[in-house]
Amino acid sequence: MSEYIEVSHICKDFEISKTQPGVMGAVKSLFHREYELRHAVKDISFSIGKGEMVGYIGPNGAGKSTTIKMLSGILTPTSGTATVNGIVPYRNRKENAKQIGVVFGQRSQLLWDLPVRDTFDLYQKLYNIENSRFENNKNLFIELLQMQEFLDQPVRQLSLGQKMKANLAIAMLHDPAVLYLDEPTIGLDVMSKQALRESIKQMNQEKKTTIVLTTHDMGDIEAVCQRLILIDHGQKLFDGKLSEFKEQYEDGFAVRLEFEGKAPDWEEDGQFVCKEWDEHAMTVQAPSNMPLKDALLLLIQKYEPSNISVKEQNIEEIVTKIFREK
Ligand SMILES: Nc1ncnc2c1ncn2[C@@H]1O[C@H](COP(=O)(O)OP(=O)(O)OP(=O)(O)O)[C@@H](O)[C@H]1O
Repeated sequence: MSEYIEVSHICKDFEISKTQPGVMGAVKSLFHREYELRHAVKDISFSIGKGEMVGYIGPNGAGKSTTIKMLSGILTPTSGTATVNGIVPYRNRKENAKQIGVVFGQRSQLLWDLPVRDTFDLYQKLYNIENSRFENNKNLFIELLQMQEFLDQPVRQLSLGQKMKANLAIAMLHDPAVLYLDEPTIGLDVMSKQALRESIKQMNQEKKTTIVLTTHDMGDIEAVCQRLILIDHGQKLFDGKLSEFKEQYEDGFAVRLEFEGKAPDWEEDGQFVCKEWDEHAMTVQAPSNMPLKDALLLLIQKYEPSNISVKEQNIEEIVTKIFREK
C-alpha cells in the first residue's frame, strides 16, 4: 500500500498570553505581556496508506484537531513535516484543498435557507467539478446515503442526521483522495449513527478514499476503522491495528454468573476480581493470562451458577482505563 499521508516528527506550539488576575493585573498586562508556550503536538510521526481508514483518538485537548488542521493546511507546524499525496498542505493550501474533504460534526458546510439539491450545485461551481463527474457523484451519494426524501427541503428543516448525510456527500463531491471526519456522529441517535457509519464504509469502498476519523465515540472506531492512532498530551501512545490494541491493553475478559436463587457471597481469591454484584448475579474479571476454559471451569466449580456468559472489553472501556491509569 503506497503511503499517502506522511507525518514526520511534527510539533505545534501555541503562544498563550497570560493575564494576571484582577483589574490591576489586566492593566499591567496592557504594558507588559507575558507569554507561555503550549505544546499542543509533540513530535508525532505516522504514515497512512491510500484507502486506509484510521481512527485518530485521544481525550479533550490531546492535540487531535491541531494535527488535522496541520494536515488540512490551516496551521503550519512549529517543526517537523507533513505531506498529503506529496503535497505539503500548509505551503500549498489551494492544491491541497482540491484533494481533501472535511466534515466537522459541530459545524456545517450547508446554507440554512438553501435546499440540499441547490447546495450541491453551489459546490459544483465552487470546486469547479465537471458535469459528468458531478452528476455521477451526486447520484451515487444520494443513493448510498438515502437522501432522496429530503433533497428539496431547505437545510433549516432537516434533522441532525439528515444534515450530517448532506455534509458528508458535499465533502465527497469533488472526489477527494483524503477525507477528514471530526466527530461525524456527534448528537445522532443510535440508528442514525449506524446508518452514517455504514455510509462512510461504503463510500470508502466505492472511492478508495483515505479516511482519518477523529471521534470520542469508540463505536465509530469499532464500526469504521481497521487502525487506531491514540494520542494524549500531544504525543502518540499507540499506533496499530484495532485487534492489536485490544490484545495489548485488554486485561482479560469479564464473566457474568447468574443464579436462580440468591447469588453467593463473593470470596476474595487473589485471582478473580468482582466488578459487580447484585442479588442474582455477579460479574467477575478474570486474570489476563488465564485461559478462558480454565477460568470458566474454576468459576463453575466454585459458585455453581445457573447461567454463565463471557463479556469481552470493548474499546471504550479499554481507552477509559488507559487514561484513568495515566
Ligand atoms: N489556537 C490556539 N491557541 C492556543 N492554544 C490552542 C489553540 N488551539 C489549540 N490549543 C491548545 O492545544 C491543545 C490541543 O488542542 P486540540 O484542539 O488539538 O485538542 P483535541 O484533541 O482536538 O481536543 P478535543 O477533543 O477537546 O477537541 C489544547 O491544550 C488547546 O487548548
